[in-house]
Amino acid sequence: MNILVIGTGYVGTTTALVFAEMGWNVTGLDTDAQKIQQLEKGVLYFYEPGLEELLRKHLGTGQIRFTTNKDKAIQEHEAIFICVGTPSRPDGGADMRYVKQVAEDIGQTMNGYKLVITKSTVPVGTQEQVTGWIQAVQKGSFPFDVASNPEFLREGKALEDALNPDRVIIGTNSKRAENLLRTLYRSIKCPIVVTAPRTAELIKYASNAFLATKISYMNELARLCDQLGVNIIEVANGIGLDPRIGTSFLQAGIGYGGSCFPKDVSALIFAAKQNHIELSILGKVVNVNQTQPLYLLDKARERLKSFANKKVAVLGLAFKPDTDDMREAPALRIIDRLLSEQAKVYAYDPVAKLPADVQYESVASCMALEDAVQGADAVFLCTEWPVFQKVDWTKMKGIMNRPNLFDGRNLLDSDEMNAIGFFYQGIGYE
Ligand SMILES: NC(=O)C1=CN([C@@H]2O[C@H](COP(=O)(O)OP(=O)(O)OC[C@H]3O[C@@H](n4cnc5c(N)ncnc54)[C@H](O)[C@@H]3O)[C@@H](O)[C@H]2O)C=CC1
Ligand SMILES: O=C(O)[C@H]1O[C@H](OP(=O)(O)OP(=O)(O)OC[C@H]2O[C@@H](n3ccc(=O)[nH]c3=O)[C@H](O)[C@@H]2O)[C@H](O)[C@@H](O)[C@@H]1O
Repeated sequence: MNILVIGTGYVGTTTALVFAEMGWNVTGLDTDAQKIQQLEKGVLYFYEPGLEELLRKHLGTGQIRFTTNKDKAIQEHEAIFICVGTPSRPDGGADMRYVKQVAEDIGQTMNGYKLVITKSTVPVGTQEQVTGWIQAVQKGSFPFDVASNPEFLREGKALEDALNPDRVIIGTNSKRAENLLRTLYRSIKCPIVVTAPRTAELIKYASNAFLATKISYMNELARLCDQLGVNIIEVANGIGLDPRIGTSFLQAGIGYGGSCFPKDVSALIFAAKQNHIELSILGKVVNVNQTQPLYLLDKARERLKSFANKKVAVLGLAFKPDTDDMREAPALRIIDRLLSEQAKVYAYDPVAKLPADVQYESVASCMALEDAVQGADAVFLCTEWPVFQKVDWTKMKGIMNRPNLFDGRNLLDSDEMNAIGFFYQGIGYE
């Protein structure tokens, strides 16, 4: 069975490469000719550890190829994964225009049986919608199935997650589709859950919203820890040892960002509202997350009195380490507020770049961490890049104007930083 992956972004490129690694012949299709040209040359246009090596390997083996020719691609492949974006609409719902476009492309062009698999994160009911969109434009009566197969990979660990998933969720009522998907995933060792399409679609949103809830819970608790003089990291360790709670996603900080948690939580709240249900807990999760970067700024303002004309170094821009993805990065909320309060902002990230927006024109983007820190009145650490732990902080203190360190990811050791002579403030941790 030949596999076509439509949309060669983070998920599409990873999906294509993982299936190539499993021995399938895969084609990646995108409307963005520039992306396709780069991928064809073996160049990954985004930062994701390990992916470029695999891309080059499978361009070499001939198991992967890329194209912008959608008609030919759709006709030549039986299994078609939809991996296009589903961004937020202004009302909070998921923007389904790209998925609809792909469904119509498939419907208009198909020339035989197609298994259409939605990997994009899509609202409950999308499997039925995609079926309808295909049927509405079909030129012949070719059979097809639409299945839901949500993706759970994390950026920065995309390959590891996609090659070793915790589970594969298959949402279908068709035995033919189930059998084909079981065949496609035959070399993956993990539980395969076959369920109704609507259930599969909700499992994806429920997972992301649950993880976001864990984070906001810890972030709110961290604010109490600051008042009580209790260390949130130790609290997280203590509760995480209970397997019912688990150790992961208990890290307090300046909040979650990225292309998924904010949009998926908001899409789930929107879908609930459409169904006259209020997901009130998730409303609070969003509220805590939106105020969390400001919480660290408030702490810093207490210390500095005012940000006006202060030199502030922002270390770490990406929404998390090991990615250059700046979508909904909490560092941007911090920078926006610092700029509005007339601070002089110097930014450094090992790989990520500030968006080329007019609002960031006054920010100095530094090539070296020292350049950002030199003469600073405060450092804000916004992404927990491991390399920041290896920095010679004694040296950094020496080159700063005032040794104020606001650690938005609780990355550094507070005792060590205090011993060096920093004023150190984390989140629920000092
Ligand atoms: N980024 C992530 O870590 C994860 C994302 N997801 C979900 O996967 C989906 C895709 O996410 P990303 O890969 O981050 O998006 P992305 O924005 O990086 O990539 C989407 C790609 O689709 C292409 N595209 C749009 N319309 C097209 C069309 N009609 N035909 C062909 N290509 C088209 C775009 O040019 C782009 O390259 C979203 O629904 C997202 O929520 C799920 C799990 C993880
Ligand atoms: O649907 C998606 O796109 C993906 O969304 C997340 O993956 P991702 O956004 O790549 O990154 P995470 O590692 O989940 O981190 C998200 C945000 O939460 C923050 N976070 C994470 C963990 C934690 O304990 N505390 C915390 O603040 C991170 O800094 C980051 O800003 C999910 O973890 C994936 O399972 C899912 O497939």
